[in-house]
Amino acid sequence: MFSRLVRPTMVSARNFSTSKQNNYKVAVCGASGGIGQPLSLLLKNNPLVSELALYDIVHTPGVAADLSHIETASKVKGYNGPENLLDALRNADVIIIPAGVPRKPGMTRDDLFNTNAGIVRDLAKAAAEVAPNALIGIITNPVNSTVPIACEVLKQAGKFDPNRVFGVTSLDIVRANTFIAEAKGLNPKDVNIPVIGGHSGVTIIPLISRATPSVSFSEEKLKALTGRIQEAGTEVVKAKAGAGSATLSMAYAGARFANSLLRGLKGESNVIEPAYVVSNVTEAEYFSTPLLLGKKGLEKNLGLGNLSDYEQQLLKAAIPELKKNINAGVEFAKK
Ligand SMILES: NC(=O)c1ccc[n+]([C@@H]2O[C@H](COP(=O)([O-])OP(=O)(O)OC[C@H]3O[C@@H](n4cnc5c(N)ncnc54)[C@H](O)[C@@H]3O)[C@@H](O)[C@H]2O)c1
Ligand SMILES: O=C(O)C[C@H](O)C(=O)O
Repeated sequence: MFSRLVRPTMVSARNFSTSKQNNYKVAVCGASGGIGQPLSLLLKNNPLVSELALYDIVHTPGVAADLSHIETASKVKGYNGPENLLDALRNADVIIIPAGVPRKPGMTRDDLFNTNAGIVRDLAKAAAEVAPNALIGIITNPVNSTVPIACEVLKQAGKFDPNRVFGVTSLDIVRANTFIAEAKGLNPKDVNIPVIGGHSGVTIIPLISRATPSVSFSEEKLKALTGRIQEAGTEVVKAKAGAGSATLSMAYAGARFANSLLRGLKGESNVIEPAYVVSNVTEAEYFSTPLLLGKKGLEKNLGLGNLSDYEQQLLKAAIPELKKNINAGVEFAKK
């Protein structure tokens, strides 16, 4: 039976702990962007982070100067432009990547491939060179393809460890928890909905049958909620009307994910977080399921667990799309 997701404990605003175990360097690539800035703010407030390296091709001196005035112990440094990329990533324990363009209304995540594939490839190359032991969390879309790209690049460099590369799907869980809590009048903090698969449309598979606490819906409502979770990114893209996609909720979800990686590194037990990783639980070479995290990253894949008939159908629909997305990433990395 697979366990509930463990929520990261909220970090207190002032925590000056500097014990050895809390000394982690976290690098954010794309740190000046819509996600990068609030994500970096949340990381500046995380007592497990001792060094925060902010990399982008623009504006990092300003973002770093601003964040550096916050009264937490971590040191913040901005690294601007490709000539400073290696220094930004050198010996990082965790690298979080939200670099790249977001969607505008009418676009799919795959429409971002041409621009974002090369960005992730170059960042992964740099990570292979100067931070081969880092845990890498990829936010850049299309996640279903950018994670395979990063993995292929690391393989080419002889630095690949499948337990260290993660596609960040936490926002899908955050949304599912919120929407189901709303529908049942619950406090979202008490709700856990596993979401598996990938991170786009039909590849997002909410497992409402395994909700904690257990909930039930009519077939019609279940389909509507599932559809809303699958298309929640598009809901935000439409509402922002050309000004980008989810940034603040993604920063929250990215900070939650980074915190789980750090808690695992620190040796905390029972840290469980879903992510899109190299996987053999389905026919797709990459798949998101709840993972047990530890000192070396992914310690144990907790697998699919039991699916309802409806969720089996969702899985069936997801696999061909996932395979296509994965193949696109692998082929790109070969060029
Ligand atoms: N995984 C998810 O759940 C999820 C959620 C929301 C958004 N996203 C994705 O995250 C990405 C970023 O979204 P955003 O809203 O922050 O976009 P944004 O345009 O606001 O910010 C992107 C940042 O990346 C920087 N950048 C561009 N090329 C770079 C490079 N080569 N190296 C380093 N930095 C570079 C830009 O300068 C910019 O500051 C998009 O691809 C978006 O689709 C993913
Ligand atoms: O929808 C997008 O393009 C951004 C992100 O993947 C999201 O789910 O919000």
